[in-house]
Amino acid sequence: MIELTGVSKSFVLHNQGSAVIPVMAGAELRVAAGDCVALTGASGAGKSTLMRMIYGNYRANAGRIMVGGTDVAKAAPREIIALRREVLGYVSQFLRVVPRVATLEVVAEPLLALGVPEDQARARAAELLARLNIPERLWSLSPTTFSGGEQQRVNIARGFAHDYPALLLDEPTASLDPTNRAVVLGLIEAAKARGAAIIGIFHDAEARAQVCDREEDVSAFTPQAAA
Ligand SMILES: Nc1ncnc2c1ncn2[C@@H]1O[C@H](COP(=O)(O)OP(=O)(O)OP(=O)(O)O)[C@@H](O)[C@H]1O
Repeated sequence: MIELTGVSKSFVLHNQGSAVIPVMAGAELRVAAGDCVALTGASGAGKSTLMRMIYGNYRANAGRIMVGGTDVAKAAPREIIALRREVLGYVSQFLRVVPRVATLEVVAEPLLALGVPEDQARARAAELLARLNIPERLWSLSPTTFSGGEQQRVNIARGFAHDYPALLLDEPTASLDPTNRAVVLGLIEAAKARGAAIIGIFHDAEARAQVCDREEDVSAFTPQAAA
């Protein structure tokens, strides 16, 4: 489902004399449907960079990044937008939303974008918010003023609203209490059971051990190590 071959990335710091910083060379990764792979490696090893390249936020300098039938490394912006709508979900660490949009709408939005009827989309959003213990009195409010953990749960509800065939999870349990952490791990397990291919960054080692089938240490792809 997700397959990376020979992926390299350098950053060019235009505001610092165009210094070139190579951060990744020859990255290889394969994640089958139903598998969860954890990206590991020390801080600065390139976990987030790799995830951002798969999501199409950073452009790879070389290599192939196949997600379903799309090569993200070469795809046009329009193809990446379609991929994100239909195939590839992403739960980032922090919620970024348009101000003044109600929480229920924020969570239902990925389904509405796919053409799911409004009542069905809202019912699914309500089910996820309830499961993630977001009190119903908050559903009509914008999540911008919510606590860190509440925002993270809204973000997770939104990321799991549609049954994406592939999912990227950046620290999905970072600011959660044990009860909600268990709910999120349950959602991840259910996504795997229905055949989602998942890549995650989990600093929570126990969570990683519970839901991930294997670990991929991205330090193996730092340019020095590859040389
Ligand atoms: N936009 C950018 N411009 C320049 N350098 C960047 C950029 N994004 C990441 N880097 C560099 O790439 C390297 C890898 O960073 P990245 O955030 O991917 O590491 P990480 O493994 O996710 O670290 P952490 O566990 O601390 O989040 C770092 O040296 C970082 O400074």
